[in-house]
Amino acid sequence: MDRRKARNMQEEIYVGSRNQAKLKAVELAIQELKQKGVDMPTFQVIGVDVPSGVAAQPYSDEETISGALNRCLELKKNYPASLCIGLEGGVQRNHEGLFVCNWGVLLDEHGKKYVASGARVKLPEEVAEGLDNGKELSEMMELYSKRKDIRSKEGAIGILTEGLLDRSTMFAQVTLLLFGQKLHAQDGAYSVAKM
Ligand SMILES: O=P(O)(O)OP(=O)(O)OP(=O)(O)OC[C@H]1O[C@@H](n2cnc3c(O)ncnc32)[C@H](O)[C@@H]1O
Ligand SMILES: [Mg+2]
Repeated sequence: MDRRKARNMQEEIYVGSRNQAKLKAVELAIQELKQKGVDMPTFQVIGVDVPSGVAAQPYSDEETISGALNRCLELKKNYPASLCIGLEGGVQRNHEGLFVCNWGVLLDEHGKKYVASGARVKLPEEVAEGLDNGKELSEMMELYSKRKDIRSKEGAIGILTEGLLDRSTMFAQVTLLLFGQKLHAQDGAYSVAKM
């Protein structure tokens, strides 16, 4: 691709979800890339419902990564020449307790794979107990916060940080990590004007 012409092009970027927090995240990341002077096409973000192929509530980093990757692979079946992003939320236990974890996978136009994770925060004991008893994080967080549909809004991370870092901002950071690695790989697709 002629680098000088990248910004004049229009391309689709497919996201394997119709969750508004995830779609907003990709939009936010694209805005930030533009602000940082990355010469790239004007992207239209398109959300498509695809199966994650893992449990509704992934319970480890591995399972959460697989969910993000499976979403991408499903998208690639229909849009092989486009950028495809899968974002997946889950939980992972460590010696401090049960933490919310989030992973993203980008399969680019050449099929090259990039993987990144998001910020983590410890879940309150009562929420962790519910998950251990088979409940979903979104369900437990709604009970905990007495708010509705937080998975499409601020997310668990937003509730637990009083909105200082919400689900869209966290997934936008994940998306920046994905694009940043693509830039670092210097595959010639985009260039950074100033840094
Ligand atoms: O429509 P999709 O894309 O599936 O969006 P989702 O909100 O269900 O999100 P995930 O499938 O990626 O997350 C897997 C599960 O983890 C939970 N989850 C993960 N992160 C969350 C968050 O920040 N807030 C609330 N629930 C979260 C939620 O219960 C999901 O069923
Ligand atoms: Mg889901």
